[in-house]
Amino acid sequence: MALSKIEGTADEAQAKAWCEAMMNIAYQGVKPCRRLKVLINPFGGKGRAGTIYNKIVEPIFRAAKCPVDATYTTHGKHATEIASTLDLVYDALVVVSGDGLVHEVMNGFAQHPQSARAFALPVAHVPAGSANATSLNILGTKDGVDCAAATLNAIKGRPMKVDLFLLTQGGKTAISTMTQALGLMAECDLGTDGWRWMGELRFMLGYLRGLMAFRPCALVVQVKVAETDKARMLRALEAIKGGAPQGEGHADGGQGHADAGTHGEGQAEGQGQGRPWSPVSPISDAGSPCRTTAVGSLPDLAQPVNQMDGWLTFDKPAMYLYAGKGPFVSRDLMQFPVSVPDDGYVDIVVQERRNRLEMVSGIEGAASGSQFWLESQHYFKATAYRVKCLETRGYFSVDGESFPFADFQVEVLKGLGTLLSPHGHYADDLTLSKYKRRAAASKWKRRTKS
Ligand SMILES: Nc1ncnc2c1ncn2[C@@H]1O[C@H](COP(=O)(O)OP(=O)(O)OP(=O)(O)O)[C@@H](O)[C@H]1O
Repeated sequence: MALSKIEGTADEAQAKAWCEAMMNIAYQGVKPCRRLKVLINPFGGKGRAGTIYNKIVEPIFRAAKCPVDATYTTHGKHATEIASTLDLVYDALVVVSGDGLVHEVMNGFAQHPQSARAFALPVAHVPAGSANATSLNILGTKDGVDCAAATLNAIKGRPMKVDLFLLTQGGKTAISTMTQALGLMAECDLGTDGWRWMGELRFMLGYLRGLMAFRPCALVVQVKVAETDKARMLRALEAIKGGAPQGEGHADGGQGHADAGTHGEGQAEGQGQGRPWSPVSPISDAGSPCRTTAVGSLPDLAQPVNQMDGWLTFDKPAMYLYAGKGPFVSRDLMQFPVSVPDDGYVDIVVQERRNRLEMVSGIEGAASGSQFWLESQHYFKATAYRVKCLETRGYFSVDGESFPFADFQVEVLKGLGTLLSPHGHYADDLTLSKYKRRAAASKWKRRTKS
């Protein structure tokens, strides 16, 4: 980071006023010198999080005079343990890791005795894992892999509300922060864990390996659907981005939210204590990844949903199901190009099983979201969905973490999470590649007409 020295003559009052003006320009209403809790996962990605922290992140925090309390995670789920008992005195929690630690932190918040206050604590992600989708979505594909840019976001970003997902499986619940995947896409993540040393390349190699095998993903998906028309989804996204950016019309109003002091100050009235959902007794199965104490509003999984009640059933042969939020799941794949941080919907993609050629040709343009327009790629916006697995073995990935391969359901917890963001919306989406989008949209219309 370059430091500049400016020389001149001024009296003390003028110098003080000048310094204040400079700080206002630099921080634009954000509170300087945030007090930060930092979690570093030395195991994530290529195992470089410690080096990244020491060489890039910590010196920037020091220069910005941020008081930092840093902890290196020593085992899986350590971040959940820390977040579940965190003293809520910090202005933000920073994770130097992959997406797995963001997932663990949010699950820790769900178990916190003051979980609503914990969820209002803004989280910032410094990319030191494999996919780093959280950072890509917040900062874009260029800055999203730049640890210095991500560190500056921790110092100066504004709180942005994001939807989280409540996953119910086998009577247990967990928070998902990003994605749920079954079939090919789960296999190219969880099935390549031993290739961590490759970084994000492992996902592409896993995808190609999966295409060779071309295993079907036998499932029935039921969706509480809000939108199925792709062109309308895109128009809705454009309307949101064309209007007031979320950051401006947001709870923080661009000022006064967590930045005004500790994170608790900006939260909704009456949510300062306790949980934002009805509490149940803690589930004590320590071996299960589903251990939060939340319950949702959906009927029990065993209970059939009413077909007349806005639920849609998809049971065609599929290659994969990918559901979640945030345009990018890795730099190579913009899987949810029309997703919005806090619209209250989960974006669901079911890739119908066609032929290998179609799947291979879809790779080109996957990074700019053009797969969205594939006729074989069914895209739903929904408030909830449930999946019945028709096989007994397979991969089920939740935010890149391995979960039991069994029936599950997901519902949206609107705006429950808080991330720091410089933009107030996802940095990149389909609206940014307009030319490609128009070409693909007209192709899609021609296809669906014929
Ligand atoms: N000290 C540790 N030793 C072993 N595992 C750890 C340790 N600290 C955290 N973990 C585990 O590391 C796993 C991977 O973490 P992380 O998400 O940060 O990296 P990644 O999977 O490479 O990146 P991404 O999720 O972006 O693909 C998590 O399941 C977490 O529980």
